[in-house]
Amino acid sequence: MKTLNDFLQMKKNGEKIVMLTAYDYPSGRLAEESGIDVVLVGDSLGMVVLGYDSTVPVTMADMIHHTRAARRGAKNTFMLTDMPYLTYQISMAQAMENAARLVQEGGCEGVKIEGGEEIAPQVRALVNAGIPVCGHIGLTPQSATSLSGYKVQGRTAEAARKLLHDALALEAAGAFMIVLECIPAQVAELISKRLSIPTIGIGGGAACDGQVLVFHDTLGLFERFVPKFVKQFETLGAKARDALGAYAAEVRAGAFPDEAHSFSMNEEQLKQIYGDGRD
Ligand SMILES: Nc1nc(=O)c2c([nH]1)NC[C@@H]1CN(c3ccc(C(=O)N[C@@H](CCC(=O)O)C(=O)O)cc3)CN21
Ligand SMILES: CC(C)C(=O)C(=O)O
Ligand SMILES: [Mg+2]
Repeated sequence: MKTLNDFLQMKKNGEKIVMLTAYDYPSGRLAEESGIDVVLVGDSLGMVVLGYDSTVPVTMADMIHHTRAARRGAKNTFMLTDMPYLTYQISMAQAMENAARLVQEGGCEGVKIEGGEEIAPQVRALVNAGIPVCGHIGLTPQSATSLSGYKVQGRTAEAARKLLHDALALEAAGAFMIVLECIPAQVAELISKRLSIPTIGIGGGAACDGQVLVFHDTLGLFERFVPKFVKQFETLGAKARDALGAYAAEVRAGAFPDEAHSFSMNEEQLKQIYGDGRD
């Protein structure tokens, strides 16, 4: 398992950090077997696994449940879990209690929280308590309503300066990594150069110190919408539909199950059931 020091060192060496979301045993296992550096149990699970229209309905219970499942599949990969909507803003005590539950009951190494300077006190408190914290700025889906939707952020000089200011505040508060979501590549590059801690882009261009994508997006398993920053490395949704269609057709045609997928008993035993006459 990689350590916080490894991530710092990777940035210094120009070695990219690969993060992928995972939400359960099979996705956690596939991520670990593929050599992913960091597994993120993202609150995107609300949309790609639970079918909600946003990440707002996701609860602490959901995040703990899915972190435990992903952990069983990825025992040796550094794991971060998203703190869900409004579970860290209300008070320092609330942030501490909830982060502790994710680490202790979920079994992750650290937590990710959305926001800039305004949540720096929470970041500092968690880090002081020994919980590694990853920041997340730019498009912060938990506040999509306030941002008027899932839109690119930091396109004006003023907004870009604010992003840099927030990133520096999170670094100063002790964050070990920051996700930059949906911001111009030039802004992500500037931020990445000004920070000592690694930046992880999702719609942040190639100059970030690492990248993150949603598991279901990389494999083409989420088909409701495809953001511009997503590259589908496979089209498993289409392949799954074909396979399940073939299953249904074979059952209906009586072609499945065949002998190779059935069990039998010997003639001797069979006679004792039917007696003489078999109909
Ligand atoms: N499947 C999935 N992938 C994600 O990356 C993701 C989720 N779900 N759910 C939680 C958030 C929501 N995210 C999103 C969702 C939509 C866009 C999107 O459609 N963006 C427009 C940008 C429009 C603009 O301002 O120009 C796009 O065309 O990419 C972006 C991020 C990222 N996260
Ligand atoms: C897209 C990543 C960064 C995330 O926050 C999530 O999966 O919830
Ligand atoms: Mg998230």
